[in-house]
Amino acid sequence: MTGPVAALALRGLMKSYDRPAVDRLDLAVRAGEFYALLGPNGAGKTTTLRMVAGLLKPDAGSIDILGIDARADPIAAKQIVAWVPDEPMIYDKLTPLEYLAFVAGLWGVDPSAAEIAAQELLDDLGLGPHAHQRCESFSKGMRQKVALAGALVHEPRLIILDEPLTGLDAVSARRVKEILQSRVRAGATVIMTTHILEVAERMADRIGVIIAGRLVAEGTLTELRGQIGQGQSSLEDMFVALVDSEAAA
Ligand SMILES: Nc1ncnc2c1ncn2[C@@H]1O[C@H](COP(=O)(O)OP(=O)(O)OP(=O)(O)O)[C@@H](O)[C@H]1O
Repeated sequence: MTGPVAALALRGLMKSYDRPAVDRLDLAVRAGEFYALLGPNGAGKTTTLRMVAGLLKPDAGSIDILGIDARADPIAAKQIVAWVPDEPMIYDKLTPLEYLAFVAGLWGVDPSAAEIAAQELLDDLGLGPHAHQRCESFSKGMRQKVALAGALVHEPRLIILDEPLTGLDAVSARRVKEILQSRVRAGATVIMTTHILEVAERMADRIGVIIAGRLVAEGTLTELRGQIGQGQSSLEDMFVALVDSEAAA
């Protein structure tokens, strides 16, 4: 009997530079889940996600996105994935509304539906008053929010975000979290890297920890406590214990 299709299934994923950055990584994220990917600096999180987003060629392994073999059919895979990098690029000479219309056009979204979605996203992210200003004058956080809106305007089924909350003020961070949670409630899957462990603790259905390119722990907070913590251990306590034990090994 086959189970439900995973939103993301990685098997034996491998990428080396002078040494392995992602080392035969196996990872499965269920459809409809909010998954937080944690790991110390240089653990291989961004490298993994860049391969999933089709921006970096793996040395070996497979990537399945909602049943699509992303290495064999990258275009079909990209159509259902949104990727928000930690340092996004947007077009400075465009206004947020023009940028979102452009991106929605690339995805083949109907222009009038795209305009409604764009306005709603910009309002939700507090960018409504700036919708007609060119992005060139925007702060880093404002650019980040425009990029996030661009990634969400085509209603992707798998949303992958690399450190989306870094650099956002508290109100904006709250709004981004609410938008992501509402996407999950609507059936999308979210995979997010973060160094803010309280965010993972509060928002994620399951948490995966990568160290040196390999998944070393995974589960709900309760499951992780069963594996590595005890009683009411915080995620921070467990994370530090894991990193220390891997360093000692
Ligand atoms: N283009 C590159 N050339 C050489 N080495 C690289 C390159 N990109 C990443 N690496 C190396 O691969 C390893 C994993 O890096 P990666 O950016 O995936 O880590 P990360 O888990 O995202 O870290 P952080 O939390 O600091 O963002 C690191 O050792 C890094 O130096």
